[in-house]
Amino acid sequence: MTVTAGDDIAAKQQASAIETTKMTARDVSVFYGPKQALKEVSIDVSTENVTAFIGPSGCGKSTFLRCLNRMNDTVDSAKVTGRIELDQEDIYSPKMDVVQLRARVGMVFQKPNPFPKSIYENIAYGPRIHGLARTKVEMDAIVERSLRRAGLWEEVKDRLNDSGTALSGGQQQRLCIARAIAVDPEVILMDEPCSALDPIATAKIEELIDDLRGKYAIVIVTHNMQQAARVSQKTAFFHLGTLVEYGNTKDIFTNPREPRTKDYITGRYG
Ligand SMILES: Nc1ncnc2c1ncn2[C@@H]1O[C@H](COP(=O)(O)OP(=O)(O)OP(=O)(O)O)[C@@H](O)[C@H]1O
Repeated sequence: MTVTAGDDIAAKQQASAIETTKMTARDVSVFYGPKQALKEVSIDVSTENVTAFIGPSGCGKSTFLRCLNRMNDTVDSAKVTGRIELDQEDIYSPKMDVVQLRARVGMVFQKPNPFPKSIYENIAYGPRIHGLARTKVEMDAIVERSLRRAGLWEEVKDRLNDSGTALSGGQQQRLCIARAIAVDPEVILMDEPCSALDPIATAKIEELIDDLRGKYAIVIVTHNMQQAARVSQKTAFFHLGTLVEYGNTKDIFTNPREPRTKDYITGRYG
């Protein structure tokens, strides 16, 4: 199936001509034990454009996403080679503080995973660890600002002491996005953030991604090609561990250069 985009989507797909490169990956390979899962991937990610990673199951999208904030460090068998920079700084350098890196490059997972704490504490936890608020008034301001940015404030402002886990799935996912925002990240990585959500909650997250564009560099892994077409301006198509094609979303979906991309977006495999 070829994605037929309406005017609104077409406008959203328009990639910004001005791009501030936030992250750069060069020749990144990942091995799980002897098995190579990712082969020499090079890509630039900017703040102005949302970047979508698409491709069939097992092609390495999540593996690559997790390289961008060193989440693969938590997998014993994983070995990453190549170079990844955040603002021209090597994130795999021994000098890099990984806790700090993961605040600068936040992550939102497939399944909403709020802490079993109050809504307020879900947001305040990170800023407290990172020493971002000196007073309760400052912390209250961070909590409100983060929830507002994540489009959740109006729904929860009167019940900040309720448990985060008592919210609906879609609200929980926006809470997780607010939690990432609270520590003032530069990049937000989203690994299939809507796959556990219904269409209405999904639409809200997609609107939110559009609102956040330009404030943070956003990278989203999605199985859903219509979603990639709706939310992103840049799309990277992965297949069998290689980055087959990377370009403007509009071009990838309407005029792909590579036959494998065309086969995938027209539903011939995957
Ligand atoms: N922890 C791990 N240990 C060993 N192999 C792994 C591990 N994680 C992923 N892999 C393998 O690496 C390859 C890429 O997996 P990855 O999860 O990155 O793909 P994906 O494109 O995100 O897939 P999906 O869309 O199904 O989530 C697959 O062959 C997978 O089995």
